[in-house]
Formats: sequence, structure tokens, C-alpha cells
Amino acid sequence: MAEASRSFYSTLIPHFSHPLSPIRRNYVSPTISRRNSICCSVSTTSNDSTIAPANQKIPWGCDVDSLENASALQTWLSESGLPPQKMGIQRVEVGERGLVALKNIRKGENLLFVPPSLVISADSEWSCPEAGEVLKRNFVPDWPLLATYLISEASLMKSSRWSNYISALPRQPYSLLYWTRSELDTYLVASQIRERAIERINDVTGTYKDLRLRIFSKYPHLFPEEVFNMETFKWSFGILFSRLVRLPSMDGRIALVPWADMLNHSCDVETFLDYDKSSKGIVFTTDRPYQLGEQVFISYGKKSNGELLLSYGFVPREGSNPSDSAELLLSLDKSDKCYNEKLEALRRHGLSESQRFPLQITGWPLELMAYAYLAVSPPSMTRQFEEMAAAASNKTTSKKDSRYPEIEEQALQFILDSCESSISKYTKFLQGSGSLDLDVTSPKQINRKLFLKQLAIDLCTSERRILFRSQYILRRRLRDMRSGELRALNLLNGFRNLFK
Ligand SMILES: C[S@@+](CC[C@H](N)C(=O)[O-])C[C@H]1O[C@@H](n2cnc3c(N)ncnc32)[C@H](O)[C@@H]1O
Repeated sequence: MAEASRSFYSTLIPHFSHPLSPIRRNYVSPTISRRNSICCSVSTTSNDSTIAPANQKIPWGCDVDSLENASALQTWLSESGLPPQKMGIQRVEVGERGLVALKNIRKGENLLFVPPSLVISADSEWSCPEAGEVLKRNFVPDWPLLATYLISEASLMKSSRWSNYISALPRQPYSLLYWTRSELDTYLVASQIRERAIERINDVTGTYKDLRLRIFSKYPHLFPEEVFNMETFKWSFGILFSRLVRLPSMDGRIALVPWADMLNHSCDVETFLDYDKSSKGIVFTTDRPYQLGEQVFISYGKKSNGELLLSYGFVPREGSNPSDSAELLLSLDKSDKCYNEKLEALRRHGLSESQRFPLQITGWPLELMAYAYLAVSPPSMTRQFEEMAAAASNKTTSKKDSRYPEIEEQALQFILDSCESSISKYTKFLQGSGSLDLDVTSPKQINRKLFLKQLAIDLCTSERRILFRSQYILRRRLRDMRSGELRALNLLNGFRNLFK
């Protein structure tokens, strides 16, 4: 459940990179439910899955709302050293299963303690030690290592130490990893999160293919294809994306924390899981009081609605997420006389001809403005291309707030045009999708397609709202700027007439 976005909280994580197949680094948004949030169904029946046909059923895990497996997990955890807790697993309104207060809880109270012996990390012992040694000898990084570990332990069923934990994990975790390419293309046509989902799917596919080529194929007795295949990797990565925790007090180590990973996300809370050095366990302290029976939440990090959909498969209620953002795509004009010079300058700073920038309801980043200056600057400003490109990159060292008054109006108009073309894509999708308003909290209640469509509608509505706000601000600024110019021109003409 961590996020390795730029801010490294102990959040539940989506971002991984692996040296086997280098991940493409994008400009990451700095910051991404109706009544209650709704999740995406993952039980795909179509066979146009981007990764692999989803016809092979994962033989482990349970239905996402299974309380039976969750209570077996609770019993096993208590027997294995989990101290008595102030919360219990129950069916909940937000997130299907979750943790609920078993007594009144004060603000600032420590609500959870999971000993390190019950945590899964890259250092965990393998039931099949030989398999673990092979991966470590090949310097497989933490993300793919943990994904392989999870499959390896899951395949051992009852003989794995983690059998009760794995049985309580969702058989089909929610996330955009489970949307087929045609679902992404149809429902997320307007949103930039579609690109992020495709990149992520490609990264997972690439990681699996690299592991297969370099390791699994060489040790088929340790990694048989019936067990270690694309489908099982999709499952294990889905679990990692939606449940992994980054622990700041352990140098940002990533881990699966059974029990703690039953906590659902709320945009209203700011508490995170972390390792507590004095009590030597994973803890979390409440930032508000809870009453007996109330659902307890943590924060998965300051993520936009799109990022939450991407990794966790749900979209918070419109306007309820202060970290929400919508990505705006800006591109250089290919017919620009200085196109090549601008592109080279961008490339020198790790950028390309098209870049995504996050817009928030409160405004947009300086990098976006710098990119816009570069995009509209005339040949006479060639000498400034370099500093504009540097400011457009997200490197903290470059000066970002340079202003170029002579092209400010064109830059703002350029952003406005991109904003309006993006709005029209959202509007086309939303109008085409009709006013579907399904009051559902479980994917089981509804046909998969309708369910995904509703998620897409929720996402697009919230992203378009941010774009509308930016459009309003941009139009107002341009209007003020132009009326100011007009006034100055009138004044000048007045003087001229006077002297005539
Ligand atoms: C770390 S798990 C939390 C426990 C999970 N509910 C379970 O029963 O296994 C993260 C998953 O919980 C669900 N979830 C968490 N917060 C949610 C929210 N605010 N709204 C809807 N679903 C949520 C999503 O399915 C997400 O992928």
C-alpha cells in the first residue's frame, strides 16, 4: 500500500524499478467516491488482456470480501506472536473488508503493533532457500524479488509459513493492471492515467520476461513455468502495488505487513505505518479519535484519484481528495522553426517533446510554465532555450521561477489551448457514457464493464473539474493581461494625439 512517489512516506507503495528492464521514468505528478469509494472488478472474462489471457485462475488467495479467510488469518497471527489488538477485521462500508475499532480510541493512541517476525521483506526466509539464493546471486532487486517470493510461498500452499496470510489476500487484487488494453483505451481515453497504466503493465511484463530469460529458464526445477508465469506475476505485482509498505524509519525498506495491510485509505487522515525503533515493531498512531465499531483508516500517501485507481482500483468521491490532480499533456509544435533546438535542450534535461504536468485545483507547477515558455519562444530567444528546458525538468537544482514577460501571454494561451483540448476529450467521453450513476460498493454487485465504466466516469469527472478550474484561472489572467495592454495602448495613443 505504500507509494514511492516523490514523498517517501510509509505509505502503501506503487512505483517500482528494476535493473533488469529499466523503467521509463516519467514526470510523476507531485501530488492523485462518490458516496463511498468503489473498486474495480478484476474478474476479467474477456481474453484481450494486455499481459496475458486472463483465463488461468489464480489458485490461491480468496474473494476480496472473504471474512472467513480473514478470521483464519487473525487466529494464525495471534498464535504467531501478534499481540492483542484494538481493532478487528470486519466487513466495512469503504473497501469491503477493513479494520474496525473494538473500543473507543483516543487521538494519538498507538493502534497497532506488528512484530518484525510477521513482516515479509526482501530478507525473509524462503521455504525453498535455493530459489531465494539464486535470485540474490543474480542481484534481483526488491520488487521482483518480493513478487517471486510471494508466488513461491503461495505455490507451497499449507507448507508455507505464510499460508494463512496468502489465503486471505485477494485472488484478484484491484488495480488498472487488470484492465484489458481495450478497456483502458475505451474508458480512459481522455485521462493521462491510461498512459501510466500501459507503462506499468509493460514494466511488469518486461520484468517477468527478463526474469524468465535470465533466471527461471536456467533453473526450471526451482521456477517451473506452471507456477512462475505471467499470470501469477500479474497477481503478485497486483498484491505489491496495493499492499506494500515503505518504512521510512528502516531506510525506506519495503515490506508486506500482514494485518496492517487490512487498513483502508482515507484522504482525510494523515497517519502512516512505520517501524518504531523503541518498541521494535510496525506501528501507527491515530490522528483522530475513533468510536467503538468505527472503521479505522490510514493514508496511502498524497495521491491523485488517478494514482489511487492505478494502484488500488478505487476512486475517492469527487472533491474529497485534497491531493487530487489531473495531468496535462504539453507538446512541442513539430512545425516550429526551432523544433530541433528545443527538443535537444529538453532531451539534455531528461525531457521529451511531449510531457505530462500535474494540474491541481490550486494551480500548476513552475515546470509546466517553463515548458510552455520554451514551446512558444521565438528564434530570437534561442539563447534562453537551455535555461527554460532546465526549469521544465523536475531537478531541484535549476532555477524554476524565471519569467519572460515578452512571451508570457503566448505561454498562457498555449497552456489554455492544451487545457481546452483536454477538456473536450473528457466531455466527449462523459457525454458518450451517459449519466450512469450506479450506487455500488462491490464489484460483485454489477457487471464488470459497467463497473469499470463507473470508475472511469468518477475519475474523468474529478479530473475535468480540475481542468475547468485551470481554464478559468488562465482565461482570467489572459483577460486581465489583455485589458491592461489595451489600456496602455490607449494611453500611448492619447499621448501621441496630444503631441500631434
Ligand atoms: C491494503 S488493501 C486494504 C484491505 C483490503 N480492503 C482487503 O480486504 O484486503 C488495499 C485495497 O483495499 C481497498 N481500499 C482501500 N481503501 C479504499 C477506499 N477508500 N475505497 C475503496 N476501496 C479501498 C482497495 O481494494 C485496495 O486495493
